[in-house]
Amino acid sequence: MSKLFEPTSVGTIPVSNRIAMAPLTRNRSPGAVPNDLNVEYYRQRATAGLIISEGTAITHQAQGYADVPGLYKSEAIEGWKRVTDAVHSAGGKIVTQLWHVGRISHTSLQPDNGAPVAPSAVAAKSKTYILNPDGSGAFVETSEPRALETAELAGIVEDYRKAARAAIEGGFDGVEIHAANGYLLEQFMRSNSNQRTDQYGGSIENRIRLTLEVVEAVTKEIGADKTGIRISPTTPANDVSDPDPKAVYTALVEALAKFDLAFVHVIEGATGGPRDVLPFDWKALKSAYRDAGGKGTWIANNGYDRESAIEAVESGYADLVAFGRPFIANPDLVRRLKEDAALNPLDQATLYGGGAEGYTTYPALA
Ligand SMILES: C=C(C(=O)O)c1ccccc1
Repeated sequence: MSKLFEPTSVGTIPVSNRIAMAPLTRNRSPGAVPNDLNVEYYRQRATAGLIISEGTAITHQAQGYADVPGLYKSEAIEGWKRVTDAVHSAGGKIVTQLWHVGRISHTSLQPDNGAPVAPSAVAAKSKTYILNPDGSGAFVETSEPRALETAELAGIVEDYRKAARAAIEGGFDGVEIHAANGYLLEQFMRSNSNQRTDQYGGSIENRIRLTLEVVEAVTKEIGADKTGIRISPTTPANDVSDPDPKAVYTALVEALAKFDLAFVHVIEGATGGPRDVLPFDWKALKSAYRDAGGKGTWIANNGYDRESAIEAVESGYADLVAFGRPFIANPDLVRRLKEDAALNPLDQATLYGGGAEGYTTYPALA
């Protein structure tokens, strides 16, 4: 049996195999509170070595899409407790992804219908998912953001710390800091979205500063052994770009190395898209992390299939491989990969919003 199916540990989290379920936004938690349908969805997928939950808003300001869950209401923590209990009872392990969308939001989703916040008042050429008055969902242009004042940033870091504490109270085995896909932390790291002139803008050291302050606060609050991070060096998602991703992300992983993180989760290429969107040496990035003393589990993601996942793990490059969309359509993906069984086709129409259809209705193997 391939090493892909052997147990290991991610930080201090023991996992039964090297297959992670990538975070997947599904827009099925009205009021930002996890519900019974969410409990069933995650329970069905508990055979993943590690479930990384969908992005979970750390505050109301951090919310960028309709009906995504949060960690900022007590009823949400109660809802997550039912999710994590169900996953643990089924033998699984689950961490949650701490998410602040920054400018990828809409005034209708923001406190007091205000402008979304960002490193700079630079609008993203992107869309987000909101609810129409009749309750139907719609993808609309993201709203023009306002630049965060320097004095506000300590409060944002505190929001991540509080959310990490809430995640542990909600029964999660740990957290993944969302520093990928063109959301707040990546907006600070990329030079096309960050045009600040304070200590959080300009140099690479300044642009990765907020991410490192969040990592520091979260690891101090819940322990580095329960803390991971997701990064996406070459993704064009949500209109982020940078002329030198190698320099930015080498500096980032070398700085992350000193935190003894549980894991580093890397989206290789365009999120859910072509791996070769930009030339990038993924093995060199991991080597830079390890050479700087980084011991965290290396989770590789984006476009892997059974064969390439086995190769990535057996070659020693990846410690785990994360699958996204295959887990949507295949609650028993691990078994199907083990048995090299056919995968269910994905229904694009039910990815975002709605109810059980295309969420908990995908069949497992008999
Ligand atoms: C949290 C997301 C990400 O990380 O890309 C997301 C959000 C909306 C739709 C798909 C994905």
